Amino acid sequence: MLETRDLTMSYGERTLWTGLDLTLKPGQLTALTGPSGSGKSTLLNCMGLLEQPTSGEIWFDGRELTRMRPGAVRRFRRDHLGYLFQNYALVENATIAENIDVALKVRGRRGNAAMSDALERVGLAGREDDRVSRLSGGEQQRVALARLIVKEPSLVLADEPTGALDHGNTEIVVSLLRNLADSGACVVIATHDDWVRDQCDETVSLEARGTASRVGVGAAPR
Ligand SMILES: Nc1ncnc2c1ncn2[C@@H]1O[C@H](COP(=O)(O)OP(=O)(O)OP(=O)(O)O)[C@@H](O)[C@H]1O
Repeated sequence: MLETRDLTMSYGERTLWTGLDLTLKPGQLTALTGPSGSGKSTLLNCMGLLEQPTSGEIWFDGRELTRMRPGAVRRFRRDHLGYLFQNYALVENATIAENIDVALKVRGRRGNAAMSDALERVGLAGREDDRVSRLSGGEQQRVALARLIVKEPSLVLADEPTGALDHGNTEIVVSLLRNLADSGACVVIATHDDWVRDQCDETVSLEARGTASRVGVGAAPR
């Protein structure tokens, strides 16, 4: 479970959000919405320990992330965190296998079985030796998801993961994120896409005035 307690973020005079008290449960997809510039990416970056909030606390599974020392931060990110970006964040001149191997090594896992299983789950079975630079956007995002599947993160932070995709690929990505949640991960998706939002169990909406509202449990057809 991820909790934020009285979380505030300001850059100089400008407050992005203030007094955020959120509880995000494992097994759930949470949509993070709000106008451009409302601080969705910044909130994900705080949850992922890439940025420090101005004040307040972030807790994950009984540990206060905001108080961790640098070594513990590195271990938390290595062992528990999965990030998914709009631009896929893959090594483009490497193969699919080489990209996924990074996550396998991090988990201390070896073997082709985990990799081929993950590739099968994302619909890229047998494509290990394909170069990432030759793949379509949807295929690249599925490689990024295969990398998450082998990493088995307990916290998945997705920043506009479908922003560059057509609807078919958007559906595939959301369904794979749903699978990660079903395996027990806490999944947060920053999105401008109403369809993606409606697939989530809950929506947290950041307002331009620096507050957040929970828009309740979404329709979430499964
Ligand atoms: N390091 C920084 N220093 C100063 N201002 C920053 C910094 N990082 C982000 N900002 C500002 O904070 C605001 C929120 O940015 P953020 O990217 O989190 O918004 P967002 O809701 O994700 O936007 P979008 O929907 O357009 O991606 C923006 O106005 C941005 O310019």
